[in-house]
Amino acid sequence: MAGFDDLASERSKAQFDVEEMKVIWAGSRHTLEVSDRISRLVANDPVFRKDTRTMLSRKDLFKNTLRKAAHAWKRIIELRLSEEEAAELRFYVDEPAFMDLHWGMFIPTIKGQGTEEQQQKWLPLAYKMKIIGCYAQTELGHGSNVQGLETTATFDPQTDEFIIHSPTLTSSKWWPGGLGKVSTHAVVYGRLIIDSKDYGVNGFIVQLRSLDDHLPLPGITIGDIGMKFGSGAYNTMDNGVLRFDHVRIPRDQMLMRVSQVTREGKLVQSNVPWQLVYGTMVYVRQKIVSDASCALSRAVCIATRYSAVRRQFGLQSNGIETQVIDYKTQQSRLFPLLASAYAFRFVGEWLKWLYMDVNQRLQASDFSTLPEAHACTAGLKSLTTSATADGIEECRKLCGGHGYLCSSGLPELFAVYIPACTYEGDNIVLLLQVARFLIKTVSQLGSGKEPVGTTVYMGRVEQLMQCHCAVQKGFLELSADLVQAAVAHCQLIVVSKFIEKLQQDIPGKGVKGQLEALCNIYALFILHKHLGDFLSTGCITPKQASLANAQLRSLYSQVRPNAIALVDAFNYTDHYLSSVLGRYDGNVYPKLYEEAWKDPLNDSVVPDGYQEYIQPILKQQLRNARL
Ligand SMILES: CCCCCCCC/C=C\CCCCCCCC(=O)SCCNC(=O)CCNC(=O)[C@H](O)C(C)(C)COP(=O)(O)OP(=O)(O)OC[C@H]1O[C@@H](n2cnc3c(N)ncnc32)[C@H](O)[C@@H]1OP(=O)(O)O
Ligand SMILES: Cc1cc2nc3c(=O)[nH]c(=O)nc-3n(C[C@H](O)[C@H](O)[C@H](O)COP(=O)(O)OP(=O)(O)OC[C@H]3O[C@@H](n4cnc5c(N)ncnc54)[C@H](O)[C@@H]3O)c2cc1C
Repeated sequence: MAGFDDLASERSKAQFDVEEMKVIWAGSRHTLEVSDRISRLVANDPVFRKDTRTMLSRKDLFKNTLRKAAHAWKRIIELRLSEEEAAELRFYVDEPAFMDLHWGMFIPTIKGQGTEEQQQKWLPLAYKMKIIGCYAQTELGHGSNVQGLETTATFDPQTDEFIIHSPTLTSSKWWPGGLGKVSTHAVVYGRLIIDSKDYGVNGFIVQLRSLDDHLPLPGITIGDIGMKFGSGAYNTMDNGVLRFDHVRIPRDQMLMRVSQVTREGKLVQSNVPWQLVYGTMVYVRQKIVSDASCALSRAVCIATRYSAVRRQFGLQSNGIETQVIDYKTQQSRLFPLLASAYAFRFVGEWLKWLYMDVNQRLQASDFSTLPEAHACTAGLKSLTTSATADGIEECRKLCGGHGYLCSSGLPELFAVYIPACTYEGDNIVLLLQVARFLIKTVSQLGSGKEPVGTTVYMGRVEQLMQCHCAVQKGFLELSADLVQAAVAHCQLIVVSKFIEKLQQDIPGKGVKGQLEALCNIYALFILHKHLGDFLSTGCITPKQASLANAQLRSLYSQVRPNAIALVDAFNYTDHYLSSVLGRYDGNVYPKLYEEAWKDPLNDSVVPDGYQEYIQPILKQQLRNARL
């Protein structure tokens, strides 16, 4: 049978120690052990099946998500899973749900923006899931422009409360995940108004639904915002709409780590920068970068395995056709994506470190690295999600027609992934933030301030000073070019972090060699993609450009025999991949054939509607009627 033999023989060709590569990919032996154990636990539990997801109606789909979430929580309690294991379990359940926002945004917001007292009050409730929370920032009228939010939180000194209100239609909260049908509480972002004075946007903990019967509390209107792109996919999430009609909350439910409102209605600023109100976004952007490598590697794993099973044209002497992975065009599309998956993995690891570092500094009242952390998380979130969304679509094309079937796993992966280019900050808006940070850094060069961290190279580039003068004349006018500069800066970070990774001690036969090849592919592919810019700015000569392309071709040949092993190193279960094309055993055709018959359309041989709509055509009744 084609698939079985093909993948087995591919695996025997690998020139490196796959088990050691699994450790590198996972980050450590410990994380590999945890993710391996938990992914199998999920795969073997029938409640977590997801093969019918794309065929369910919205209501059934959503109820099934609730069932899975409840089961996941039950297993977490029964097995006494650690926080790390519980997060892995939710990850491998692989279904966007209210839990993501509760654990991923609501809790981190209280941790990051609540005072000690507020944390002591709310976190135990949230950790035990006695309350379920979401992150309600975006409104119908404003998402990117956070300072433009219209929801108001007006202090009432008589009662020591805030009055939360939605003054206009456009001030309706719109999009928050988990809000539509599940959350009992939300962190709501609104304008703090004291004595008619507007003090800008702050976060407030607001109870939305009764803990007894789940009905919205008085003054609160709440619902789901409707179907989203694709079948299955992100429709498991209850993105919601929320309106307030003068809803009162106690004063101590304003998150007060950044600024406090006293009983007398005085605003007191603490010593932390006001931007910490945006802190959750920095945290989640960092998470999204790590997640990008998961989504991209998943698509690449499917496309690579299938490319070794699929054969077209070119009869060889033994009468077998050529594996499509042997075509140079296929390699030149697939291998840069494989390299990108590894590159994003390592830059994600670094970003996690950077985030931890900035947090430790914040505890010690050192706020100096916050702008860089903001620029890095914003820029890398933008770069990696855009490349991953495009990469998943490319993987679908790399799988030909079968890639378009839901059973390939790729359509749903694409549909579920693409909003990452928008949520947690539109990718262009975020790149403009990076551009602003770069311009600011350049403007300080003249004053003798040494650039540090990811901008250290700027001190070595003389032309930047002139570039600064040009930009001073019109940031907005030049913004399309500045976005390109921001991308280039972020690409430099990705490449540098890959190179730094290679400087670490990397055990295992041949592992380092493979990573070097992938790193070179990533860097040269980026150079190839932006060849025009590199040539027009005189950074490289035409001769160097053609050498780079030749080198790239030779690297593809180097990776070719290792391609299957390099995707095996992701250690994904068939359950997680949920793709007939990406099966570990390569048994593609019989399973595709089998899968087709499971479609509800095949429940009956003659379809519903035959008598009403097909038979009249065939019997020419319709035509006669019209003539
Ligand atoms: C939850 C999951 C967790 C697990 C994850 C697992 C993996 C993921 C998988 C699946 C989960 C998916 C779940 C989906 C979740 C989606 C959730 C949401 O979408 S929540 C909404 C997000 N909303 C935005 O992101 C708005 C974007 N807009 C903004 O961030 C800002 O408003 C921005 C940056 C555009 C502001 O622009 P300005 O120009 O108006 O600036 P000004 O607000 O006045 O700020 C000025 C100063 O503050 C700095 N600044 C801005 N943002 C900062 C920040 N975040 N940190 C530090 N400084 C910041 C700036 O650099 C600037 O500094 P200087 O004055 O130049 O020194
Ligand atoms: C699936 C999903 C889940 C979400 N979950 C949540 C959630 O849990 N909580 C929450 O609060 N929000 C959530 N959001 C909202 C999300 O964060 C916003 O949609 C996002 O921040 C983008 O804002 P916007 O929709 O206002 O886009 P807009 O800003 O209206 O973008 C429209 C276009 O305008 C461009 N643009 C905007 N401003 C500028 C500018 N200054 N310069 C140049 N171009 C500009 C953009 O590039 C884009 O092309 C979610 C969104 C999605 C899709």
